[in-house]
Amino acid sequence: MKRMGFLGPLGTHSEAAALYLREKLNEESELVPYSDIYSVMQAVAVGKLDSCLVPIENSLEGSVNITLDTLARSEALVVNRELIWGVHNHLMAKCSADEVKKIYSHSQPIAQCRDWLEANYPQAERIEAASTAQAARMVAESKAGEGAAAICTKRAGELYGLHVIAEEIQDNDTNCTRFYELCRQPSHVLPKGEQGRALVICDIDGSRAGSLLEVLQEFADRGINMTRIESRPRRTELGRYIFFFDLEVEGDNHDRLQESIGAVRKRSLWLHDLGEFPIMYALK
Ligand SMILES: O=C(O)C(=O)C[C@]1(C(=O)O)C=C[C@@H](O)C=C1
Repeated sequence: MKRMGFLGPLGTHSEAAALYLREKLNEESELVPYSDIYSVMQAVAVGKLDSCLVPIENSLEGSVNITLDTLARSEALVVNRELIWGVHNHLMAKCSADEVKKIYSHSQPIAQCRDWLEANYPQAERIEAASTAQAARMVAESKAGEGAAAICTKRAGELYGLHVIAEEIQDNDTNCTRFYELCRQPSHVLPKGEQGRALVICDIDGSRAGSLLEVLQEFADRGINMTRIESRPRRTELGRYIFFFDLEVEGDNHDRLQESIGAVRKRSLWLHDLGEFPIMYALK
């Protein structure tokens, strides 16, 4: 049976998204929890897992840096699918609403609920955990009188014996996170004409005026729509960056897209082509 990893423990947003994907694709895979995103991606890269589902970007808080940085350094990984997942955060605890003094969660949901927290619990200490389900576990294990609560999924609260203090506390109804299903070999080819996305990561010589413009021009000249550009430190010295380009796959642009990637490769010190992949939406 195929094995797909995700950021655990049970009850995370990542697990919910992985359960959805497994059901939607009607696949018989085993879902395997990992304690951090780096390890789950490495496990795929070295062949311990067939795939993993990891968050890449949230609509309110932006990039998940560990995913970007690990992708840039793992030549073995490609994107098999993208899943855009509606993220619903709830405040859950063992104590009552007026006893809450400490709020545990993953850094992303703490940021996704920033306005709500400021309006409702401005004095509460915010404590970061490795995931929302890990936060729920920590709250379950906290002592009575500590006033601990977690921002997490309903399932995490139920699994670890917490009750709901407030529902749907994200700062925006359209809160959603893009996940990548990563693997070593894509399980399918995006059929011609189907809409999707492509991802390339490259290192360009930024010391020369206009070098980024020249790269962007390769996409523009061939009518390739770039839907996102992101830079991350190259991790060698201050002021050196690598670039991530999300590119639209649509209609008949496959050949033009491949041509533009080839042209950008020539202008780059290195370029990783992470493939063309379909996008699935689950925005309930
Ligand atoms: O902590 C979790 O529940 C996760 O699955 C991680 C994570 C993230 O890293 O962004 C995934 C999706 C949501 O944006 C919130 C948290």
